Amino acid sequence: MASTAKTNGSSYAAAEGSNGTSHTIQSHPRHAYAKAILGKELFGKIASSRILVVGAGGIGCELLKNLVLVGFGHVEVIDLDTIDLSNLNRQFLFQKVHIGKPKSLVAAGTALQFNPLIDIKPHHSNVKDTSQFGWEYFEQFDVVCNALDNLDARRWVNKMCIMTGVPLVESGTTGFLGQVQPIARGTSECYDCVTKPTPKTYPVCTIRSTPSTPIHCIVWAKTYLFPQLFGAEEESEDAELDKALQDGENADEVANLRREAREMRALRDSIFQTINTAEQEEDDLSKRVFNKVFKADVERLLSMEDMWRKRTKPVPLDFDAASQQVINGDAASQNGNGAAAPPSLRDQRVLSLQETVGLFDQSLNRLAKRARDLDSLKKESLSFDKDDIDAMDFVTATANLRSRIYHIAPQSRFQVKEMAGNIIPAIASTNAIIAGAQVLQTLHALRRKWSDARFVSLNRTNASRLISSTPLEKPNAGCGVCQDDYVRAKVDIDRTTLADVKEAVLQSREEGGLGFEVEGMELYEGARLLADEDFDDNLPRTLASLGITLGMMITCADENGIKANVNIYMSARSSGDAEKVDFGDVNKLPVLRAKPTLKRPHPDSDDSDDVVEEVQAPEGSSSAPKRKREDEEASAEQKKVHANGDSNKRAKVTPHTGAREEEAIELD
Ligand SMILES: Nc1ncnc2c1ncn2[C@@H]1O[C@H](COP(=O)(O)OP(=O)(O)OP(=O)(O)O)[C@@H](O)[C@H]1O
Ligand SMILES: [Zn+2]
Repeated sequence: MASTAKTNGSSYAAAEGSNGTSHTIQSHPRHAYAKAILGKELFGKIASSRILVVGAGGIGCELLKNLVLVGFGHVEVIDLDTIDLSNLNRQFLFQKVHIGKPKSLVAAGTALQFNPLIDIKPHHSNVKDTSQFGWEYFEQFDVVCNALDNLDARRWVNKMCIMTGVPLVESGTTGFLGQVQPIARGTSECYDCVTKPTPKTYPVCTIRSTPSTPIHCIVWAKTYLFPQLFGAEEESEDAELDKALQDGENADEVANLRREAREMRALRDSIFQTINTAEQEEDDLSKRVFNKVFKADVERLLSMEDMWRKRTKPVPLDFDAASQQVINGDAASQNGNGAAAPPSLRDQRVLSLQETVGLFDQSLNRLAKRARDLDSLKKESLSFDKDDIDAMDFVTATANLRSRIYHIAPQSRFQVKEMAGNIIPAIASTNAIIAGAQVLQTLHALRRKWSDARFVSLNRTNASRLISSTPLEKPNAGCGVCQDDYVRAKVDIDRTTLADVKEAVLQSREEGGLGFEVEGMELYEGARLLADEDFDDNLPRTLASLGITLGMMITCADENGIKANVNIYMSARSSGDAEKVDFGDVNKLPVLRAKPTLKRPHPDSDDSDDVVEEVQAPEGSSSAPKRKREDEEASAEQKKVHANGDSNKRAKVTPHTGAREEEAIELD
């Protein structure tokens, strides 16, 4: 390997062929076949192209390997994660010695060994970090390839690509299924044009009071008990219980759950108290938590007799009894079929009750210590992660204890991990096929040959046709991402005021403005209203004082729904610049569009609080639906961002960051 740059962001590059002679990608004999197959012109494009790969996991490793072997000259790869043992069965750029190291750096280093002629630059970071990966960063690429595993990051990259006009080749696999979707702004559907399936949810009372399957107990352990004991303080469940009441769930049960939650908060507080080791030994935290959660709470539920008329009653457990006694001959370790299992398959056998209590005791104390340490260092609190051994031990133990109480078959740690992590086994060959198809689509994207580009799907469960491909669909006129317009403005967030922005937006193109000529203009940051015709309190304030930083966007919406939304991306302006808001060469700004007549929720919106309304627009127009200003009169005050800096930003809705936590069974 000719270069061994090791720091984040530095290039791994080599200009020397493996035989020591100087070669370029174009001239090196190793690329003779690729050149012959692809043709001189396309191969030349490939060699000089700049490709961004987001994600260096299952698909990402395959993709990087393919890209460097084909001869893509400049590749950057972003991944926020480090290598885990469980990645090694399919992420072939990694070996055991790499465990714990950043995926991006190792992937880049290994890929370079396959082709030392290319230039490959790794970033061990989150792609959502706009200070590194903003508009200017994205626009330097010819094509972006996604190899991600979550909706949130996929939607983020989609938006960055739509904003900057850089083609995106999206990909995903789940078990034997996979797909590749080329995305070209204005020509094809974007990732957000089609609403993605929402994750499976369970009624609160099933999870909290009347579980009947292992998954109910696992969801309870992972999403309720774990965050209640170790999570961030604000993770309050009041809102969830309010919603359960609204959804018509049993009022007595909900009141009971509220009482339990108060007690749980007291327990949680005691975990976070700083205590010395001697006190810790005295304090029987495990027993206190156990007897509240598995005894007192269950006894209280039992007292609600109506609940158990048609259900088998749960049987409370007692810490001392469960940890010391062999209940019903339960001490024997068993695998799922009841036969003794070899000790090496620890994860695959169902633990006895005694063992489960032991696992509960150890994992609880380990997590309590970690939670306390994080708290004292003012660091982020614990959150469930299937690859965190303590968290998985805790969820396995508590889910199985609950299962025993409710006469549900306990599960092995392996099975719990599968369910808790929403894991559909990742299959190396599926990733390989999809990464191959992704490179082919990248070639079309590179040439901007959208008529040749295809949406590719792989379905290995259907034997008649494994791979099918269809021409790209047209953009959805109701999409709230690709039907908006995007412009970049250079501002000084500490000096530029909201009034400056408003003025520049309204100003004509001849005067250097955006020319967003509308009668009633609304300015938003995400779903937060910053100003409209009746509300101008924020106009004199600087962008910084309104909480707007570089990399964020201000959305200009037309109150009358004639024009499509325009999102203004905040970019840094040098201090010497005269303009307060500089749109650059206004002749290069997009022609602002009109709105569509469609009724469709903004994909970023939370159904409960971000509403859309039907808007009439001139024929042939297309744009995103307008965000409705709730009840204009009644909530006008609430919507305003007050001078003291408080904002009423509606919870969970941050359309321009795409930052909405979702839990779903997602594509790999
Ligand atoms: N916001 C993000 N920024 C950068 N990289 C991301 C982001 N979100 C996800 N990734 C990366 O995308 C990759 C997806 O790969 P993959 O689906 O194989 O997941 P994995 O974490 O390696 O495997 P598994 O989830 O099965 O353990 C991961 O390496 C992950 O770190
Ligand atoms: Zn779209």
